[in-house]
Amino acid sequence: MTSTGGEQARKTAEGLEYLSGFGNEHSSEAVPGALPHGRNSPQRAPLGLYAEQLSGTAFTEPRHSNRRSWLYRIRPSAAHPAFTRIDNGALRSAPFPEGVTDPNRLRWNPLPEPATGTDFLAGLWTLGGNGDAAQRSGMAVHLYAANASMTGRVFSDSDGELLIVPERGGLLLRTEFGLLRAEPGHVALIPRGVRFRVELLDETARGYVCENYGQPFVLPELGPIGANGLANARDFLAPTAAYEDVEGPVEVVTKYCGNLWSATYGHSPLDVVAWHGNLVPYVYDLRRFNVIGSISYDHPDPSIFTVLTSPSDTPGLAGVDFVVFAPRWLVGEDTFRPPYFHRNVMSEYMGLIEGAYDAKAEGFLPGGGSLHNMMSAHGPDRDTFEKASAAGLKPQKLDDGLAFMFETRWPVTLTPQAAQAGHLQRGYDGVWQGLERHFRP
Ligand SMILES: O=C(O)Cc1cc(O)ccc1O
Ligand SMILES: [Fe+2]
Repeated sequence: MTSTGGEQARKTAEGLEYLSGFGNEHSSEAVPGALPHGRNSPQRAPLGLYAEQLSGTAFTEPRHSNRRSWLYRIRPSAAHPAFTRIDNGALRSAPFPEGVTDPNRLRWNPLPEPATGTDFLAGLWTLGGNGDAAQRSGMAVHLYAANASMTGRVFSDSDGELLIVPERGGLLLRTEFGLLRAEPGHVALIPRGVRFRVELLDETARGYVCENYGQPFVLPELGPIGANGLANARDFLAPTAAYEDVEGPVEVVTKYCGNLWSATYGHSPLDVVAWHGNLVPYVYDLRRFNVIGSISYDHPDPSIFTVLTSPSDTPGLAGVDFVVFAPRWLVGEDTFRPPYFHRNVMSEYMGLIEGAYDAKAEGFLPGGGSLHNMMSAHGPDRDTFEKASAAGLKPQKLDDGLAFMFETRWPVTLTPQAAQAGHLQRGYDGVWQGLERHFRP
């Protein structure tokens, strides 16, 4: 296997080989000689392969944001039978005609255990979202709970890229570009339209998915931070080419403008022998995040914790940001150190990968989530407020939790299943009860 990327291909302890670098022009071939040289589309592609381009941005988008890859495969993707509609299960898409856009602060416990034999695709459950999948704007928040590997079928999402955030159980993602391994604490990204199969590395798997209908995620600008910091580009790992040469029925399910469609191919579409380009799936270990914070006073806005951002047409305004609250030191002097009380024009969905979150003493559980929609007043719960207002301000290491946020430009409309869920916590408002007046003029 030969591959080139921003750095030498890296082999992991599990034997997977990765290419490092965010947005790089990578190339990889599973069989030597499978990649054409000097051109993308020779008269006859090497080794009898078919050449095919996958475009993630319009042909004409600026170079810095243009994303496409060339795939060299056993059969062209075009050779497939008709798709027909199948049941959407618990998967929903924006806009949500039956949805509820709720001004209340809301919090959910983890998803209930799924029925035996539930794979990643069947285990997807939509909480809500915004925008419009067919307009390529907005996002959806999904959770998943699975206890079986996908067998005999692959999935692709034509509606957006999928940022997968495992909370419990490792995932092996077999994609058209090769294999990725995502454990709790990692995130994996599958670009729009890329076919993949999810195999479980443990008995069960649970986590979160941000489906980004909008512009592909990029690294945020660093501004005065300088040339390094936050998520470093070299820590984003793309797969090396690996293909399945499988003849026989394989179900290909695609999510298309909000609905699931299925076609049974006579071969595996994970048949890409070589590829090159800058539109690739990738994994990133959140523990590699270089956390920047205040070393004087005050609690900075959480935008300093942005891992990835999906820009909108308005500079500085994200369709959705993916933000991580990673272990870090708190040293602020004369400072209320946990997240402050606030109301935000952006809408905040938060999840917890492990441990606890510093604004919530209790009730925000790994695998659970909270939604603080546009302008809803939130912040530290009563216990957190009282403790942090009285705490000695020695340097303090926050190292018992990994939380994240999908912060999005529009309110998140809930699906009826989320608004009525048995695992929706009743009485979440109570965490802010008893914040008594202390005003003494
Ligand atoms: O609401 C939250 O917990 C997320 C959040 C964290 C923070 O450090 C500052 C603002 C904010 O919205
Ligand atoms: Fe907030």
